[in-house]
Amino acid sequence: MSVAITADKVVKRYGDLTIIPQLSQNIKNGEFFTLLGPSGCGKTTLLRMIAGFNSIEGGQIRFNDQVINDIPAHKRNIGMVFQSYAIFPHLTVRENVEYGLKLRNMPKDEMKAKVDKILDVVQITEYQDRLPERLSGGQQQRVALARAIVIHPSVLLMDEPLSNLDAKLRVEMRSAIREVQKQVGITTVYVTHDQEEALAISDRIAVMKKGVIQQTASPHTIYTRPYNVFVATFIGHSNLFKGRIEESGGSKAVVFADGFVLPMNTLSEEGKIGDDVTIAVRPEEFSICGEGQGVKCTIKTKVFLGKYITYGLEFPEDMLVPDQPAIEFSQDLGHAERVLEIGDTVYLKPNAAKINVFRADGSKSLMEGVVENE
Ligand SMILES: Nc1ncnc2c1ncn2[C@@H]1O[C@H](COP(=O)(O)OP(=O)(O)OP(=O)(O)O)[C@@H](O)[C@H]1O
Repeated sequence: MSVAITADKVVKRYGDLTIIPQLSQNIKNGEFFTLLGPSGCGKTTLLRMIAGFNSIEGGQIRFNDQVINDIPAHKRNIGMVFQSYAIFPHLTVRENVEYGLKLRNMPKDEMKAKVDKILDVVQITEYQDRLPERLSGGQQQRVALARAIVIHPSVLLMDEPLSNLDAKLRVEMRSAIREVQKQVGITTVYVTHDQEEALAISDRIAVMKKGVIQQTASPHTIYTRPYNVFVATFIGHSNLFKGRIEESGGSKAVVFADGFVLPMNTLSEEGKIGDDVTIAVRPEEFSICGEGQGVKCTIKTKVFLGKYITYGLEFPEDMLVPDQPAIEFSQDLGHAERVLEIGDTVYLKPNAAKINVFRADGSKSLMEGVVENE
């Protein structure tokens, strides 16, 4: 039976090195939960602690109400899928999937029924008598998935399972994984550094940096209401501007450095008039406007991406938060009235309803209702 997972003030150290200082997170029963973050941030380490392959130096991990810190990996009833398929090359697809059930001495009839069902769920029935060497990468990963879930684990743990596949197959397989997970209804913890994959597949995402969870929320919230500037820039692109909260017409507004004002009625109590802030604008949230209605900038680069064109912009330097990649504006070709050229001067206006405002140091959102862990 599937379980809820609780990490309660969990600590991971290797000798003097602290990898996870103190991490608390709940994962709901049946949820598809993704750990996302840059290389080395501790995603795999946390997953391996849940699996029982890594020791825990402080705090507790619980499955429902049971503390599992000292329960060995093989007694945690976990299914795992890794980047390498880890299937037996000398066994057929069917024998690979049967393997875990044979170890449990399951009666033949029951085993046949279970394997038939799982092969069907992951759509590899027609390959059941083949050896793995005659399967594509995606098919091999389906075998690994079938083998992991046929034992009815309490938790399914997946560590970058798609990173060996080519781009098109990755997209196909992530839908397949999501479908299977929904059908089986098993609590799943998924590790990836691919933000698009995380957005596409998850119920909730935890964005990690240096062993610390920066925000836990639905993919939509993570993208539209990031908790801090790290999340805003790690998930998709965000352009960062210096700004200040001011009063305009009796309510709060944010002002770009050159005096351009955006009315804002969605700032939290914490944002006070006069405060310096950081403003984040997604490339797709600018629109072209008339002179004096937006910020004047020059098109420096242009990249055609099919549905979108992405331009690199030159803005007045004093408006920008330092040390950020190029300022971008992307135009949806389905809606663009006019395509711009390198050297053009345009006036751009951010969509006030879609921008995000942070403390000046970027550490916390000043938007109403944005929480660290939802
Ligand atoms: N056995 C170990 N001894 C010492 N340090 C380790 C050990 N295993 C991992 N680390 C360190 O712990 C940190 C987190 O590693 P981890 O593999 O969890 O990162 P990750 O977020 O999964 O990264 P990636 O996406 O590159 O796999 C890294 O700095 C790594 O060097």
